[in-house]
Parts: sequence; C-alpha cells; structure tokens
Amino acid sequence: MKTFDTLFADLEQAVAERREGNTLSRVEGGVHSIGKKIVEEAAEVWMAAEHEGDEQTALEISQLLYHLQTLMLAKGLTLQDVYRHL
Ligand SMILES: N=c1c2ncn([C@@H]3O[C@H](COP(=O)(O)OP(=O)(O)OP(=O)(O)O)[C@@H](O)[C@H]3O)c2ncn1[C@@H]1O[C@H](COP(=O)(O)O)[C@@H](O)[C@H]1O
Repeated sequence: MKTFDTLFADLEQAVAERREGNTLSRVEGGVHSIGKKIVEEAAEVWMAAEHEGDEQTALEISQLLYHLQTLMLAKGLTLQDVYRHL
C-alpha cells in the first residue's frame, strides 16, 4: 500500500524522468491549474463527508492528497518543507 511519502517519491521520479502520465501533465500545467483542481477536490471531500459514505470520502481524500503533492512538485517544495510545520 502506498503512503504519502512513497507516493511523493513516485511522483518526484515521474517528473524527473518525464514519464508520460497524469503527474507530468498536471505539474506542467502549473500552479494556477493545480490550484483550481485542489479547490475542486477539497469541495468533493466536503460533499462526500456530508452526503456520501466513508469509502467515497476516503477516495476523495486520496485524490486531494495527490493533487496537493502535484502542487508541491510544481512549486519545488519537498516533504521536509511541509513536515517541519506539523
Ligand atoms: N493517486 C493518483 C491520483 N489521484 C487522482 N489522480 C488524478 O485526478 C483525477 C481524478 O480527478 P477527477 O475525479 O476530478 O477526474 P477528472 O474529472 O478526470 O479530472 P480532470 O482531468 O477533468 O481534472 C484522475 O483522473 C487523475 O488524473 C491521480 N493520478 C495519479 N495518481 C497516482 O500517481 C502515480 C503516478 O501516476 P502517473 O503520473 O499517471 O503515472 C500512480 O501511482 C497513480 O496511481
């Protein structure tokens, strides 16, 4: 099973290797486009939590985490940059 850290390592590698896929295309789409996606996914998390079941809520949360990681990559932020604020 992936964790936040192992997913981030995979996405970092995807960008470094210019591997065709969702990640490269989203990171190259830039911060504005990713930012809109984050807002959309955050709203889907909220709606799922209020109106749908736990499974759908967990799925939406996983997508939000993914898109946050693409924003980190687009900005050049590392896990340590974020974790030091936790
Ligand atoms: N975990 C994810 C992941 N979660 C969400 N997404 C993306 O988020 C989208 C889901 O959002 P939506 O439900 O809004 O789908 P959509 O309507 O098609 O979204 P839009 O394209 O319209 O923005 C998916 O189509 C993916 O583009 C993800 N894309 C990739 N991953 C993982 O990232 C890793 C690298 O993926 P690649 O870069 O594709 O190799 C792999 O382990 C993947 O499993």
